[in-house]
Amino acid sequence: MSAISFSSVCFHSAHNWNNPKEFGKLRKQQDGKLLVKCLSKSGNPISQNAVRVGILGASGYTGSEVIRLLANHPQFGIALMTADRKAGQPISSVFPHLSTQDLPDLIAIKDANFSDVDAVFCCLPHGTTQEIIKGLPKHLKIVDLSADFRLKDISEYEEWYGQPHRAPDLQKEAIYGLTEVLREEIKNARLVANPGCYPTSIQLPLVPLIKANLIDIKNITIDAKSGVSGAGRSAKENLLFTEVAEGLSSYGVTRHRHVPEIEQGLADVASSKVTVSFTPNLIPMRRGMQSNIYVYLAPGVKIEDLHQQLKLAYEDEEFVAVLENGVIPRTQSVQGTNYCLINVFPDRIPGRAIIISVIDNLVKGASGQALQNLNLMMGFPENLGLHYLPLFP
Ligand SMILES: NC(=O)C1=CN([C@@H]2O[C@H](COP(=O)(O)OP(=O)(O)OC[C@H]3O[C@@H](n4cnc5c(N)ncnc54)[C@H](OP(=O)(O)O)[C@@H]3O)[C@@H](O)[C@H]2O)C=CC1
Ligand SMILES: CC(=O)N[C@@H](CCC(=O)OP(=O)(O)O)C(=O)O
Repeated sequence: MSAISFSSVCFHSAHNWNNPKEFGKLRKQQDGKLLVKCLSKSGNPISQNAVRVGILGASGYTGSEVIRLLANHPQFGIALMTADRKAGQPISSVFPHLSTQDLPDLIAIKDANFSDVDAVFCCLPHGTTQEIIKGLPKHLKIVDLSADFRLKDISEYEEWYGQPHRAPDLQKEAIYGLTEVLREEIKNARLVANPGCYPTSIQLPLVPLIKANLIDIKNITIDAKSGVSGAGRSAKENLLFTEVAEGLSSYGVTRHRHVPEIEQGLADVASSKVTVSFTPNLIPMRRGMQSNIYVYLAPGVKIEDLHQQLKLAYEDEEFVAVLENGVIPRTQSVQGTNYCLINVFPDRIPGRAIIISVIDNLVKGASGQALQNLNLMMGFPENLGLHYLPLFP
């Protein structure tokens, strides 16, 4: 786990320069990718010094996104990957775009040996995750991407998720993983409940404004749009191309399960109850999310105060940017990246403002923020492995 110079170690290790496979490895070493491989004793692609990471649910969208991000991570190596129906398959048959990577085959969780694993990303459906995490060895650091440990009040979990909480003791230990807001708590956590994608895009702009008492906390309306990958990879009729293409559909109207998560996070900073009206919409794109948030200004507050407060709150943050006055955040600008772009606009109606926030649901809304959190939990700089710019245009 120490920060050794990979290139110097690598070029001191023995290589057969005439073997095309070895040469291939060396060529790839130029970008750092396979340097870990030449450090290994056994042919396992993980350096002795790497943090050994497991990905539970590696055959899903967020799991495969963790794999993509870890390809550029200098300290984490992938030790095991699990799947359910796809257990037993190589990752290349599930995700051909990953066939260039040297990765372990997918196995069932029951067959996984965690004794030499340091940390796991848990990329499993909510509902099943509590039981699975309950059964994991206690030495593991865990970042759970599901919703299973996000709500502190387990009766609220039961109300919104329709089933009793199955690991109430673990719930007490879980830290909510909105990195920019709870960084210090996350550093010392063993179990982090990574936020949902909508709650991330909504809380990042609202937390600083509520903290500074700049908006009315009883009058917040959110209209949000998500790309289809937000719903996961398993087949569902409403997610067929013919159902999703060339249209927009609202869902979960008045009762989406992210409402209590958003209200919980905002109430924590307001120190009183906050209510939001939230409507999510599915739009025909693969990834990306935009939240348009309509707020009333507190008495005496001007629109410039909101912009200034957001700028101030995020001036030292790498992954949250407040755009210049008048510039509209676009989902294209964050695709494939861990960034959240925010801006605030005066409404035509006096006393009101419109906030626009964009993220990539699979990165800042899931696997990117999860990696940011695991970096912190393992004592590394939180931006390791997260230096991706968007593809543009
Ligand atoms: N997609 C997104 O944008 C976001 C997702 N999340 C949350 O992250 C989690 C993962 O989401 P996502 O990757 O989209 O989901 P997917 O449906 O794409 O992937 C789910 C993964 O879990 C495995 N799995 C399913 N059921 C079981 C089970 N009973 N036991 C063990 N493994 C199982 C699947 O294996 P197999 O393929 O073999 O069936 C697959 O690897 C979810 O809780 C989701 O709500 C959070 C934020 C954003
Ligand atoms: C488009 C779509 O269906 N999106 C998902 C949210 C994805 C996310 O953040 O979810 P979790 O809370 O499950 O982790 C939904 O609305 O349920």
